[in-house]
Amino acid sequence: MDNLLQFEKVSKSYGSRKALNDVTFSIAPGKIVGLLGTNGSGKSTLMKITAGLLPVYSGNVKVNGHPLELNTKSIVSFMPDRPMTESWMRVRDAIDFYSDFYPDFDLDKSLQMLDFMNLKREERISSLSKGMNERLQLTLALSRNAKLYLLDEPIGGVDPVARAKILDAIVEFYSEESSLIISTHLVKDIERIFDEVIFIKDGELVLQAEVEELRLKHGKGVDEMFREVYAE
Ligand SMILES: Nc1ncnc2c1ncn2[C@@H]1O[C@H](COP(=O)(O)OP(=O)(O)OP(=O)(O)O)[C@@H](O)[C@H]1O
Repeated sequence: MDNLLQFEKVSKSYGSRKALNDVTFSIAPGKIVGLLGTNGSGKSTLMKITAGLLPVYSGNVKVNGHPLELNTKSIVSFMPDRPMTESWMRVRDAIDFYSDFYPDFDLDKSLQMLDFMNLKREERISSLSKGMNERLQLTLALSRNAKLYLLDEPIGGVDPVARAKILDAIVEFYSEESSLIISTHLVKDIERIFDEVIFIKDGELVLQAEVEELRLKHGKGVDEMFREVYAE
């Protein structure tokens, strides 16, 4: 089966600062992948390239077997690390906006998710806490019937109890033929849902492995491996 995402020798610089350097990896369908790295390691850059938001880079990126330029945006659903909604909106406006904008938006699923997340349709987005806002962004991203979901730091702003709830929502609401890439440095809280992990450090890919393989081959959990790779 074709890979859902393929990076081949991808590099990206912002001026003289290199954010990604010769990154090569691929992701098969049906995987939840942790994209792990410390601050500034290049996680968001990798996601933005995949989402088609950073058109200038070198190397090749294919989504579902097609070059990124061929309108692959329609099969990629991106939850950025900063909200894409406007502050004047109420929750229901954000849902309507996504529903109008994306033909693959599943309204029923979004209403179920709002319920699960304890979000009220009438609530103003400007009055949501950071954690509630993350719940809304996640609801919007996962309610699309996409093939590849990119969640950039989905649990950064929430307390540990809410984190567990959000992870449960991710597992419950994502469809198993698609793949999901989740960037985070909160490895311990989230590693239980990963099938695979990709470690990126200073813009370079240092490890891609199945979580099971880490345990069997190296006798290590993801968090332990993360601490070793990123020890300063
Ligand atoms: N718009 C930009 N202009 C200039 N430099 C940038 C820009 N965006 C990112 N960078 C730089 O590129 C590098 C990678 O940044 P990126 O945001 O991809 O990392 P990250 O792993 O997502 O970090 P974090 O976990 O802090 O969000 C960093 O050195 C960052 O300062």
